[in-house]
Amino acid sequence: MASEKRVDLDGNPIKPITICMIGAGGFIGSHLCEKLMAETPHKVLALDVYNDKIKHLLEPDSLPWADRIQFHRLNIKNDSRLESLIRMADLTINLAAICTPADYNTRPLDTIYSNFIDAIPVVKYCSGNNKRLIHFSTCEVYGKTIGSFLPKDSPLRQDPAYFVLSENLSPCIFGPIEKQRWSYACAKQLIERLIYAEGAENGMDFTIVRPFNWIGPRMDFIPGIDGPSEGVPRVLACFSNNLLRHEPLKLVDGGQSQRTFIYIKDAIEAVLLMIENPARANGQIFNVGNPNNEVTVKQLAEMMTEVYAKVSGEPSLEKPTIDISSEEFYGVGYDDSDKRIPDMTIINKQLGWNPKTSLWDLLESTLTYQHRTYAEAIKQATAKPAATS
Ligand SMILES: NC(=O)c1ccc[n+]([C@@H]2O[C@H](COP(=O)([O-])OP(=O)(O)OC[C@H]3O[C@@H](n4cnc5c(N)ncnc54)[C@H](O)[C@@H]3O)[C@@H](O)[C@H]2O)c1
Ligand SMILES: O=C(O)[C@H]1O[C@H](OP(=O)(O)OP(=O)(O)OC[C@H]2O[C@@H](n3ccc(=O)[nH]c3=O)[C@H](O)[C@@H]2O)[C@H](O)[C@@H](O)[C@@H]1O
Repeated sequence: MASEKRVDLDGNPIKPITICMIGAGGFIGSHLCEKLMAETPHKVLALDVYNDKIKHLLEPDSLPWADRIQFHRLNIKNDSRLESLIRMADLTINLAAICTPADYNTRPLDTIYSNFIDAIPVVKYCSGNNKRLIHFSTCEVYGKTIGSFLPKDSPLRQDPAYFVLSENLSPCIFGPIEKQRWSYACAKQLIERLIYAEGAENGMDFTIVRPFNWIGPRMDFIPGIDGPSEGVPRVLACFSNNLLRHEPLKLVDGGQSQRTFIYIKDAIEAVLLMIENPARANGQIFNVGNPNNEVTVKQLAEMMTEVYAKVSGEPSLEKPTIDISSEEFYGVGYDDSDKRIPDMTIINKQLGWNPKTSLWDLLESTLTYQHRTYAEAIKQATAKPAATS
């Protein structure tokens, strides 16, 4: 555990604080709780409707950090304990959201309420009680790149000015309202603007995080195993599910969209720097991603197939991928971000942070985890009952 000698980036000793973490039971929250328990002296009030992904941190009582983490099962939509928990803490981190694209066009109301309306009290309680807020937004607020509107053969498409996404320069470009995919991005943009305005008009201390496709163990669920059979998680879990079940990976509209993927453990290092260096992080919006790990979704599928064959020892399918239209996969109203490269200038300057892990390495450790965690359960779930004579 952390010694008393931990110092911030300016050489000042770091004082232990209490953090109210909303959405602590999710993918990012579970990794952040793990890091805070293992490497710092901070206390966490962990709020969520679920705690399966942090159970290993809550039980048994003999864990070395048992007195530093407390789980509160609550829904922030309708629980009067929220304000007092925010008041008890020095810092609030809000991770709660509906954040799976399959929901944006099929459950747009829930998406907008979750990402905007439900976050408003959190912002108000922080502002009203002079508490610092780290709010999780998304790289989706950038929407599409300027370059995507240029003619296909335009040489400007190669110019980073037309595609690199920069916190203080890039516009937010969404599709039309009937493309309900953008309900999430638009709600996140509006809550960012509200937080920014609380900072500007009322002096609230805030940091906004824009994650760029953070991936790793415990992300989402495997349909039919620890989530609904018909559920559609984010791409890492979709492709993991296909690989575990020996099915071809489905490439939406041919898998031509591009993403930069970052290992969750690298990204968590950046969040810890924000937590422990408020003077450098307050008032900032930070891209957190890995610009070196860019692939098309098709390339991601090919790499995952190769890595999975290596870690599972099982040969890959002769035809490992299959194309599917976005309408068939996600339904009406889906649309997509074409390309996402984060500008890293601000986070680099303020926090001196850089991602470390290559795409191959992060997929190797993540798919090893997926195989160990799920392969047996999938085998049992898909085993046919023995034929009766
Ligand atoms: N994972 C990524 O790469 C990524 C990328 C961009 C943005 N984000 C943002 O980061 C945040 C966390 O993402 P994640 O990947 O950990 O998602 P997640 O779905 O795993 O975690 C969100 C958690 O919030 C909880 N929650 C939702 N609504 C709640 C409510 N009303 N009351 C209490 N708890 C509630 C959920 O139960 C869940 O455990 C989200 O705001 C998301 O939009 C994540
Ligand atoms: O992770 C992020 O930074 C943000 O982006 C994600 O959005 P997106 O990257 O589009 O979602 P994924 O499900 O990870 O899909 C990535 C790409 O893979 C494609 N895909 C997905 C699943 C699949 O089985 N096949 C497939 O081709 C999608 O169409 C999309 O082009 C989600 O909106 C959020 O979790 C988050 O805000």
